[in-house]
Amino acid sequence: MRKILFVVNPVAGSGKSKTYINIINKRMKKTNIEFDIKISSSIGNVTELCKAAKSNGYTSVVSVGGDGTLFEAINGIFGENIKLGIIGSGTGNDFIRSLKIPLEIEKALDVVINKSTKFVDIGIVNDKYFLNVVSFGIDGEIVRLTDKIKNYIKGTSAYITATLKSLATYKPKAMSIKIDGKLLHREAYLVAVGNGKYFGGGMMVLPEAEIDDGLFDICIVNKMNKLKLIALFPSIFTGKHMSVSGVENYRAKEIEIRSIKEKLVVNADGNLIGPSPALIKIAQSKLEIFV
Ligand SMILES: Nc1ncnc2c1ncn2[C@@H]1O[C@H](COP(=O)(O)OP(=O)(O)OP(=O)(O)O)[C@@H](O)[C@H]1O
Repeated sequence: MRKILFVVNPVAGSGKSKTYINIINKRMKKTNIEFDIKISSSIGNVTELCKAAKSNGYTSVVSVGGDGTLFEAINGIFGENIKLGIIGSGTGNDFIRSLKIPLEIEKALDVVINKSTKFVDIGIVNDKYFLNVVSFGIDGEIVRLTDKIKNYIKGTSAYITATLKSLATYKPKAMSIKIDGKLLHREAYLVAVGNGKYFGGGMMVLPEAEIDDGLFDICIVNKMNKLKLIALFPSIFTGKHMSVSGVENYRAKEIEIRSIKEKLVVNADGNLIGPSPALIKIAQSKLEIFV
């Protein structure tokens, strides 16, 4: 017997998730599936609601929000034999781009109702699970600046302003990067390690990444002159950056990243989860997702 818990993050997508509550209610009442809708009350509450799902008899949890909501949801359900549904109502919705889950609410609900699933890899970074991309460097600075700028400029403009400012001022950082035991020393603007292809609201940072191949793809953007870096930036949206000199790519199961001089913020699925170092591994089991 199916029993689904919809967990809605009311602030995701600047409040878009809230407008989905009635639609979910109406559509689900037309099925014979038992369901509940819960609204998260604060940062961290999505994880708490999801952690209680198994003991409350739910067989599936549906994350209604963006990548941050998903990140919290998997940290509540992974390992509990609960299936995950995704209704993307965030700002970036980067993870679902790799899975081709529809963004339209009606179609996304059909995906959950129709029951077809796929097993995907889960990454572990330090003590957290992640689904999509862990990164270090300039993107963490962009997230930090965007949050600051959001207080006086709204939406995409805040993100673009933060990106331009970071591109102009950010200095590459000395790091040691261990990739399946092989040690590299680099001065880099960015290291991205992931399962999914997209981050930062549609940038195809890892164009060859496969969500279920048991491996991470890795992209390192090394020190280069600022003009070249600024020229490189738009090519990340199409994945063409991978063929530019100074950009390296690898595929591996275990990665350890240490910054040499200063602590770097670890960005896991768009959430700044604490300072480096970071040990990143693939989890032993996979997560079942409605697709
Ligand atoms: N009730 C709440 N109040 C404030 N923050 C919340 C609440 N519930 C969840 N959150 C936090 O909201 C943050 C933003 O959510 P989310 O990332 O899903 O939306 P988004 O930023 O619009 O989308 P995306 O990450 O896809 O761009 C998450 O990090 C989550 O921890």
